[in-house]
Amino acid sequence: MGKEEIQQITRRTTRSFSSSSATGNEAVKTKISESYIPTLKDLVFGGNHLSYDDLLSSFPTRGVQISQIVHLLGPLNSPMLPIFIYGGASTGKTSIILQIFRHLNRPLVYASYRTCYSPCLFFESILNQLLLHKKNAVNGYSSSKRCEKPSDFVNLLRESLLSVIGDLKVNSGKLSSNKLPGQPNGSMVYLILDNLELVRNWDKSSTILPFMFSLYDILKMPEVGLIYISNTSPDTYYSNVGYVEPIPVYFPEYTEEDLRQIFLRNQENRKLYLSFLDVVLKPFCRVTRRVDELSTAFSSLFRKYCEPLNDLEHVSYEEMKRRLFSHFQPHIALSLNEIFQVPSWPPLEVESNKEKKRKSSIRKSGGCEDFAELDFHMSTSAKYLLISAFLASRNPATLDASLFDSTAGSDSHKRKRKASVKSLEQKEAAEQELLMKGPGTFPLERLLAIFQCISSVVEGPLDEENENDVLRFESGDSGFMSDVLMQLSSLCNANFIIKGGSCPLEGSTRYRSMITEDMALKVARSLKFPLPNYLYRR
Ligand SMILES: Nc1ncnc2c1ncn2[C@@H]1O[C@H](COP(=O)(O)OP(=O)(O)OP(=O)(O)O)[C@@H](O)[C@H]1O
Repeated sequence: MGKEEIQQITRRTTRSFSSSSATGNEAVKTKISESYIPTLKDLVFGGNHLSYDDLLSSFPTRGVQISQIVHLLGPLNSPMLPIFIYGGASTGKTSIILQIFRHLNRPLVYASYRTCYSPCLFFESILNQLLLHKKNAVNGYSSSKRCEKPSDFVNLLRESLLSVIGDLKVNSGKLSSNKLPGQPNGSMVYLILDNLELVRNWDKSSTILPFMFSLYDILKMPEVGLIYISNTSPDTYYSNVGYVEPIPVYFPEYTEEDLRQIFLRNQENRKLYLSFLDVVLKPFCRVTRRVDELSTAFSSLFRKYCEPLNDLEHVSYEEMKRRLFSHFQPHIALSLNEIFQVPSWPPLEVESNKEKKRKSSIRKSGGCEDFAELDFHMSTSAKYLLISAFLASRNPATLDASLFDSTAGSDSHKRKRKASVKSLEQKEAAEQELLMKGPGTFPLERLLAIFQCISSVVEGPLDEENENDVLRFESGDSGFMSDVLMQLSSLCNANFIIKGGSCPLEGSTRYRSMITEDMALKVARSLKFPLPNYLYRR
């Protein structure tokens, strides 16, 4: 199920609306949608009934999470504790919860902070759905209720929930005597609140999240089920403020094997698609494991992969694979560049209590636990760029020549000369000054020079991708340079590097690295790059 489909539910696109669209007559369409009166049926997902087996097979590798959630929701009409579903972007959280509701055919209200980006929009979206109110030209596209403050929202929410639950109870009574198709099951109503991690972007007063999490205690309505969805772990939200902590359900990031299963489902020619995945999955997984991004890239790449098929009818399977690959290979790098992305979400790992304690002590000591647990899915060159920026901010520019000479940092201990007391003092003073100033700024040229030097002194065998990058950089390949600039811009967007003002003398833009040493070391470790050898220390 795509995002559009999910959004359709939130918009409650009605059957009358969709049937009218077949006529192509806008006037008729508008009229019908305006005269449409929503009913309790609009509170369920709709569509054909989805069996449990079909639910499982629609989401390969998510059986554990599906059964956990179904178990937590409990049998029909049973009260539940709030649930907190979390995991990285595009790990299936939204689609799966909505399809579970399609399977159960229970009433739900879905609101996402991605589309409702202010408290007002969010509150009103929930109330509109509960009050079966549809915005249209007749009502001037206005909401059922105007609501900005949490206190107003609670009162209106309670009122509308009571009314809906009352109707659902009457409906359930009728249902048991006379089975009506499409009617919701049971008299519980579930509020699904998605993309909580986005609230912090606009809620500067930090009151909305605690308020959302205390809804269970405030409402005290056993007929209401609360389901929170977030990209970030529960650790990033609760701070012992006294509300019932929701039960966590973790959606781990997909492994390469998981993604193979996900992309293989629904494939007519599994053998052919498998040979395609054998070529693309590994390089793409290094850049992203987001199903949405991969599926966009794979759908066009697979068409390319299949192009020569007509001419290969009479060749052996192995020969066919070989020829398809050589035809297709040039397209992989292009497509990889298109989906380059830097994750900007904090840790998403199931943690033991010990781990939690460790993290809270890091937090107390002012450390940056987000970075400690960040998982990196960046291209190799982006990682080098990140390290280069870190070095440029950390080290004095005057030391670049000595640190990045032909022998590089790998044998820096050999280069140590006996320093005079005076030069030691000078170094100490320079370091003190550096610490006081925080990370320094640097021009683009310096970043690129460091990048070029460090990406050519990798320990151990270079992988093919990286080797090509370095060769292309050294030969001044302009396409590659634009890739590097694009990656720099992505790192800036993710706030790993920030653009400072331009230097009045040079007139060029200066940059500053914003990552901690821990994070830089982690990135370096993933590249087997000996970062400590390049750090300027006393
Ligand atoms: N296990 C899976 N099997 C099939 N499709 C999947 C699976 N996991 C994710 N998808 C697909 O990936 C796309 C993104 O999923 P979805 O929007 O549910 O992710 P999400 O975790 O809610 O992401 P976000 O945190 O960005 O909101 C959807 O089209 C979904 O159907």
